[in-house]
Amino acid sequence: MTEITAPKSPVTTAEFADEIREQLKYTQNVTAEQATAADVYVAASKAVRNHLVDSWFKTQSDMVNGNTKAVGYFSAEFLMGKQLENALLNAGLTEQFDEAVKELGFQPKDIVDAEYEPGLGNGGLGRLAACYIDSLASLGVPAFGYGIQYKYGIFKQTFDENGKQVETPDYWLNNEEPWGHIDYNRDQKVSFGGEVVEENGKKVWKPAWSVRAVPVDYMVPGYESGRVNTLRLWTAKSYDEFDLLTFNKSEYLDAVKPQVKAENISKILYPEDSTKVGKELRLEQQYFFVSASLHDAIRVFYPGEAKPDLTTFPNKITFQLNDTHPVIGIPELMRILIDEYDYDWDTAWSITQKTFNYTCHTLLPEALEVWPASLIGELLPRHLEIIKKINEQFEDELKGKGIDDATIERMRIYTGDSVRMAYLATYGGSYVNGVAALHSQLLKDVTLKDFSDAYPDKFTNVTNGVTPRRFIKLANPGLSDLITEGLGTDKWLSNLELLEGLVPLAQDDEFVKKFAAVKNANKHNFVAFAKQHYGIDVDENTLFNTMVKRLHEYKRQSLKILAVISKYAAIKNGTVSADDILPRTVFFGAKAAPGYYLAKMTIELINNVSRVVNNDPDVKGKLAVYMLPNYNIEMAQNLIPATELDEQISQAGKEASGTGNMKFALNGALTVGTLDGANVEIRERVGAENFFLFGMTVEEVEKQYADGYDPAKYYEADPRLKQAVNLVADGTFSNGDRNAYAPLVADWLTKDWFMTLADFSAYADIQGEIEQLYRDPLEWNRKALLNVANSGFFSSDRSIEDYLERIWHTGPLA
Ligand SMILES: [N-]=[N+]=N[C@]1([C@H](N)O)O[C@H](CO)[C@@H](O)[C@H](O)[C@H]1O
Repeated sequence: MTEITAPKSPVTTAEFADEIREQLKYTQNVTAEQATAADVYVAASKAVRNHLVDSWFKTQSDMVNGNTKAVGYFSAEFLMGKQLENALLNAGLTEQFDEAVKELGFQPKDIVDAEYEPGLGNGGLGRLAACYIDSLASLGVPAFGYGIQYKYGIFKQTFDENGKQVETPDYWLNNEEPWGHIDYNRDQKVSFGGEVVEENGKKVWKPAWSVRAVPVDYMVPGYESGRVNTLRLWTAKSYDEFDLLTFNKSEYLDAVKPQVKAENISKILYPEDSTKVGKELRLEQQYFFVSASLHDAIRVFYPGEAKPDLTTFPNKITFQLNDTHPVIGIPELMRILIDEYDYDWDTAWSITQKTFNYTCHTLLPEALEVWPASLIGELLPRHLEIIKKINEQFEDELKGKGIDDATIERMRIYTGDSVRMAYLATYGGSYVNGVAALHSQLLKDVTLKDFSDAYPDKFTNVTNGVTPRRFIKLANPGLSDLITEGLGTDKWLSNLELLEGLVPLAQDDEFVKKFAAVKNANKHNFVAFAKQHYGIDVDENTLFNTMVKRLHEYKRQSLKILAVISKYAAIKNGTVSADDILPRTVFFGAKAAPGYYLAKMTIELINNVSRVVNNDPDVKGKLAVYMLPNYNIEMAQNLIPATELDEQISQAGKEASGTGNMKFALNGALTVGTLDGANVEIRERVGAENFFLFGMTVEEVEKQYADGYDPAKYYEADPRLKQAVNLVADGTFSNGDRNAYAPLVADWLTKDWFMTLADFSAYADIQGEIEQLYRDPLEWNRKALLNVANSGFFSSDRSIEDYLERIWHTGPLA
């Protein structure tokens, strides 16, 4: 007898259908007969929300009135994905919804598809924040997600006729957005600029201008916990948005200048991933949401108190800084405590250090934010003063520890002309963690070595995770049902390590065949999805091989496309016999930051290789390549369950963790990858025999750098590589234009900083091993099932439990 513990609301289908009709009537003002799918989507969303309000209120009051320390997750990005299906699952209303909308004359899929996916993030960091607030609510831990409601999220990506990326604004708020509740009565004032003056011996900041931070609240329902947390995203508004006097002088544009200046702050998400943005508006965004959120937290936890005892603040809530983007929060809390609540420096510092913790998400020096002191001084003059004083205190502390001047010089937070935010976060908080075991070790051994030597107890690791609710249950219902059948319970959805119970079933050929059938059904579904969304005809009788992630040189999409070109050439000139060709379809999905020249050229190359290969009758049915436009959460939820082979081929020591790798393993794809980021832990847990490993280790990479890396040597050494690079250079993929990719080829042969050429031979060699196994579907699927069975560790619930134990020292509400 299979145990089903999934939440199921007592509401009947008929009652839920009536609730939708009521919403259609009173909020959409249409009859059920007139209603469109978009109307029913909004009505159903509001009906679900209404079922969550009581738990939301209860969670808030238990949080404020109880003794359970809450968690505040500060993040400039929350890549939430579509909300309706997730809310239905956690509210236990999925079946009622499916039946109710059919009763209203619609297909559930059409209503779900009517939702516009919010894209308030760039990639892994933003999606991790979304998975983490889902797990916090599902574990019953009181928490706030704090961020920005950008009017425009990550750009929409299309390709022009030459395969170049074209970016267009993301108008996600153009239609009614039923999930966010805008709360004008709980706004906060955020100020900028001006000067600092002495008044009665006290420092007083006289800002030059202010904006109104208005919260837009999103419910974050937990799975099975009965708890509903809050995601509070701030939108910027102007206090005096319209200058009537100027308007009356027919200076219409000037009349709205104040409004534009203010609203600009939450206008758009900066589209850079793993690269710092040095723009003033970016710093304004960071200070805007952090200042509003800290004042909001004091309002929430000390309701109505004019002079609250803020020495208890760190017991009320602990804040996680999601990368360096919210680190200005450290001098901001100091300013609030000293200037607004008259605490002395030492008390303020003690409170601040206990309140914050910092997660570093990168190893790339260019991604660590360093703000010009002049910019902070101009925009936030009081904060620069406080940062200088924090740095003085810090240097004194280091001297007290007997640390030498040269080291202190290297560790300076304030260097005279710049402020190093990662150093401020490390000194200003209680804990620092990396996002995978290898990453956290490299932080201690390299990136933050001086700090780890001085403050070893601050450094810890919390390996990333993903929520199984969205990335297995919603994305892969076929696999979910099979897992529940195999385990005899659906409890794995809130305790993912129960997947280990599938290990014995990997030796049961019948069960493995059922697993294979699920994968084939998902491939069939994706063929239909691809036809509907991209107009392409994918051959489902091929190996589905996927590489989806942001376009960045360290992730090495270049290695993948060179291997594809090599394969194409081998088929074309008969180097590989027809029988030896294993039909493969390669799917790419990747957005490049608009200003990232070589990344955009790589996208153009991939699109043109796709054009040539897919229109070449000599390779039809043997090799196909697609760059699917506008990679987003929806595409991930459809492509990951259909994928058989996932690419995690970054240069060792560059990908902090990766989280796509976890989603693919949990959905029964095998991984070809390097010993980088969380790949290391995935391989350890699924078994080396169930993972295709290739390439240099971190140590071998470091040796290459030390010895002086010459990419041309590898170009000359491997004829497969030489041929592939030459085909890129000779115009084969650019209608004969030999200059089209010249900058890319030149970079490969003269610089190749992330050593694509050095790892090419190993990568090309392992393809044979992959194809040999794929010719034995039972063995392939047995290994794929063992990936699922042994990947329960990569649940974001486990990550949150690690944060609770190692960093936050709190837990679920009673
Ligand atoms: N920024 N940032 N960092 C990243 C990703 N690009 O968003 O954070 C992700 C979440 O921690 C990591 O998985 C990934 O390796 C890392 O590069």
